[in-house]
Amino acid sequence: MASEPQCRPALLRLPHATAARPCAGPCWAEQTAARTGDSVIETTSSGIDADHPLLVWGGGAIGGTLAAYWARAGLPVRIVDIAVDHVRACSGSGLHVHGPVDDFVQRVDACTPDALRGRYSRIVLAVKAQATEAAAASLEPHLRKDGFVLSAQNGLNEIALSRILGADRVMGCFVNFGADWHGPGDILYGNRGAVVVGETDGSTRQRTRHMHALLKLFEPGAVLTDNIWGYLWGKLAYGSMLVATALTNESMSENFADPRRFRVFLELGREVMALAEARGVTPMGFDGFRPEAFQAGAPEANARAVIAALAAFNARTSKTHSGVWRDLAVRKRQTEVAGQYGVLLHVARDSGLKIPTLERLLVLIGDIESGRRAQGEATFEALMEVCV
Ligand SMILES: NC(=O)C1=CN([C@@H]2O[C@H](COP(=O)(O)OP(=O)(O)OC[C@H]3O[C@@H](n4cnc5c(N)ncnc54)[C@H](OP(=O)(O)O)[C@@H]3O)[C@@H](O)[C@H]2O)C=CC1
Ligand SMILES: CC(C)(CO)C(=O)C(=O)O
Repeated sequence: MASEPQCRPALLRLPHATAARPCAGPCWAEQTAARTGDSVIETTSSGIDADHPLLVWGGGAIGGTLAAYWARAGLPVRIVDIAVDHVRACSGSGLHVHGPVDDFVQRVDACTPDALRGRYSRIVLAVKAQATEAAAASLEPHLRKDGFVLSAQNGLNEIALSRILGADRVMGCFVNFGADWHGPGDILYGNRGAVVVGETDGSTRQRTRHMHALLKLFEPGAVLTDNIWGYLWGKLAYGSMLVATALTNESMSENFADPRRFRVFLELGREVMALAEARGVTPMGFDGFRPEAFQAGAPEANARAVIAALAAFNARTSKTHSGVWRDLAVRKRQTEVAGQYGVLLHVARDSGLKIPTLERLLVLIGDIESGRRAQGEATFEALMEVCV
């Protein structure tokens, strides 16, 4: 399957130790297999030290939810996070994962990066895109030579990770479940969503099947793919629309259901799809999003049907707003938009494609971040202006 070529020069220009836990009874790999129906995963010859903790680097909305499920399943897992009060809560009173999908409190071993000792074979990275490079630099001394980092993030972070860690130590992953960090030890798991894992070179190895089995403990429908770049680009297209919804204070679903806003979503989808095509990537669909509806020549009616499906999908979540909206409106901090989408400006320049809607969107988000504009109807209208 076609894969996003890694480390293309143009893209590269862009920018306390735990004692190994003895297996009590059947080792967890066997327990995993029993739960998921997969055959037992050989761990010894694959370089995976399965009794050594699985690290989750960045234990917020996404990492915290995954870590809580894995810890509840009995896996040795440790969160590494810079938020000291969150680390204290996770390893103390526990991590409360709640919402329409589940409600439980799970104690998860946790520490800050400076307190971590030892080297690990499996690290799940779930920091925001702009923290990827700093996190990669601080986790590298803790990653075994034959270990790997799985990026459970939005964006094409696998490119930067491959440059820093070496392509062979990076595994791709795409997540579309919805979660919000509400406070130390407090995570809303708003809705189930697609979870996909795959090697960046399209191969399937023992370690890929291993991580797929682990992800199925969290999301039974988790998919193993030979086209992880296709999913990541699909999410970039859908994600650009989610970023646009963050210009207003309406929910994601209300935004998608508003017919006046359709053209913005249409143009964003088309621009990102054109970039994906220029990169030779075949984008993949998920959770109501169908990338082909935004490809050149596709009838507008198909895109309207997709936007309606996205309105319906997002009407069912208790995470009503995107993570970008939350960073702007609630957490009052920089978003990951530049970190996630900056790379697309370079792809557009390289391929001579025009992406006016996406460019204006990035400017408007920057304006909100710097206080020059407020979230609201008027800011969305400033985006609509380029879509006439
Ligand atoms: N939330 C969601 O529903 C979805 C999110 N995603 C993607 O998942 C990724 C993670 O997002 P999300 O979980 O929402 O983010 P959160 O902010 O909730 O969690 C990230 C955590 O990582 C911590 N962190 C930041 N820098 C470092 C570092 N260098 N080392 C260790 N920990 C660090 C953060 O601390 P602090 O807050 O103090 O910076 C925070 O606790 C993003 O790429 C996002 O786009 C994808 C699909 C859905
Ligand atoms: C909304 C969501 C969960 C995708 O469904 C997301 O990726 C985000 O918050 O940016």
